Amino acid sequence: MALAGFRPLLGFHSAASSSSRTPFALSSPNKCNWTLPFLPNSDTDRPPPFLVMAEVRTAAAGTPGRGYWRLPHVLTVAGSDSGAGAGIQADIKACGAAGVYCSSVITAVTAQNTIGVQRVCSIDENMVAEQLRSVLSDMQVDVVKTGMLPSAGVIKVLCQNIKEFPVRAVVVDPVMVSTSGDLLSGPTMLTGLQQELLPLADIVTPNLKEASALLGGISLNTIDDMRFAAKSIHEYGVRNVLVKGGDLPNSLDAIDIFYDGMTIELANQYMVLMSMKKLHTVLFEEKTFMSYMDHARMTRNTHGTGCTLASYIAAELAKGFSMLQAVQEAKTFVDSALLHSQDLMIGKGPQGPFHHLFRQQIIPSQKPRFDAKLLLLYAVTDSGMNRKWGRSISEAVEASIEGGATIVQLREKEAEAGEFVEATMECLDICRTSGVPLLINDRIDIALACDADGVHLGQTDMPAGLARKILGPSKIIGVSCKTAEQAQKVYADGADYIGCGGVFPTTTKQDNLTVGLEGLRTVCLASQLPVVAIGGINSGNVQSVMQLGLANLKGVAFVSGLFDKECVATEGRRLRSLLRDSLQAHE
Ligand SMILES: Cc1ncc(COP(=O)(O)OP(=O)(O)O)c(N)n1
Ligand SMILES: Cc1ncsc1CCOP(=O)(O)O
Ligand SMILES: [Mg+2]
Repeated sequence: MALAGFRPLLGFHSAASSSSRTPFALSSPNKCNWTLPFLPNSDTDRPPPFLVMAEVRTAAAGTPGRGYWRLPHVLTVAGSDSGAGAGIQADIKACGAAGVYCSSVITAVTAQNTIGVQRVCSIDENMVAEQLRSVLSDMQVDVVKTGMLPSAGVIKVLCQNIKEFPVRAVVVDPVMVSTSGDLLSGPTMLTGLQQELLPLADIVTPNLKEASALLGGISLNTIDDMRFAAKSIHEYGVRNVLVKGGDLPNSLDAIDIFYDGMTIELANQYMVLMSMKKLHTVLFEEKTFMSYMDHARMTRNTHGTGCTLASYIAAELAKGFSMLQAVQEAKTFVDSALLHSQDLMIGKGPQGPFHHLFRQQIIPSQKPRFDAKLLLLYAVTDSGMNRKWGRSISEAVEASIEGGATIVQLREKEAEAGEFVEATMECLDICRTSGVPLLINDRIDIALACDADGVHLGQTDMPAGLARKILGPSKIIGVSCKTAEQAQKVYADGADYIGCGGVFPTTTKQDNLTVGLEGLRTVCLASQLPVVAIGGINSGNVQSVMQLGLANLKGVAFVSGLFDKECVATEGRRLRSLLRDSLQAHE
């Protein structure tokens, strides 16, 4: 069958590939053979997600130098949960947390909350079919993830569309009973699931009740029962089975059994991932069972854990990771989300939701508001001027603080890393004693290594968003901006302030474009961040800058105006006085 719509992603190959390290080879029109030729025994096997996404960049025809790019894409086929703790809402949030695009086909609408499910309204199978065709025929879907499928008819149209529009993987979360115990799907769905959908699936993730239902209602009360269930469900033709033991009787730990039918030879090399990355080797019996011991989170906020585990697995598969890696990452994500949300209070009932986007969350109390007053007298060092006046960088910094500098930046373009670290450590001692923040120009590595108070970045340096991820919420990040667009971008990226210049011509920074007072005004009016002016500013013209009366112009950065002077402290006091007078004139 022609693989209409199959697209090698991230350099992966179709069935023809001979590469032994290809995480999968397409063996039949709608399934991916998830063989694991290389064992995920170290992070080096996992390309970082941003690299994974970057690799999907493809040059747009006729647009040299620019390229369109696409995100790994999961399509969730599930029900809507009005409380947003589970269902397509959870799927979309989980994929967002994984950095993956998520489209949705709604199979049912439920009225539910933290107390339970009050009403279910199934969507007609023809409407489900229309939604499936709309997405699968137009948008490049990598992985389909299924949740609530309320009828055999819905399963039928789903299988038809998966066959017509092949994807890289199918993840089935056999939603029949919600964690609150409410029945979500009719019994007729069971046959369709067992005989039509599971043979197309790459993994199925039943909880104990669902595993029991899939096996005709047998009772499952022990880990051995779970092993038996995993192996039995595997015989329906699904490639991998993850039986979730969150509600295993008399068990303090949530144990999941992952079964992939792997031969014993490879299996012995597998490690078992314990939650929070503790690794243990376990004895393997005649087939491969991997137990994921996971500390039971003493929390009410477990609604949606099943959906989320499955959709996070789908997201990781869409990024190109192996099945085992995807399962491990999903386990870790859910574990971390539950930990983060254990005291979250949403709703009055016993089944609360958890916070899927906890990683993006910078709780206001965590991220200190940047005090813009720090920008008033901004000292930026220059090794050439230090040499000219025969002073060390620490002497220059000490003198600038004595002269009233409110913030200091080490701008050492020629310094080798070793001498830069040494200078930074010396200056940090001085700055910490005086309570003056010390920022590092360009070099995030130096700032991180020395625990400096932040960095100042240029437009060609690391993007502020990435710097924020590396430095965390408490460090100060400033960015050079010459235009309104740049100012708006860095605000979105989470910067704390903007350096705008050169306001006047300067010889300190080579080939610098002068923006003038008007350019400074433009950036200040566009910026939602506080701004510090820089470039050719000194005691002779500082007041002309501050008298622009721009509300978010909070100070001036000086290099030669402060450091190309015989006495830095004296010059600093002069500049500080002029700045204060200017600000008072506008208060
Ligand atoms: C406060 C402040 N503003 C601008 C700069 C310019 O930094 P520099 O690294 O010299 O140039 P860009 O790389 O930012 O263009 C600064 N150092 N401080
Ligand atoms: C770093 C920088 N960014 C824009 S102009 C400039 C140099 C500022 O030096 P000076 O204050 O001596 O003009
Ligand atoms: Mg720079």
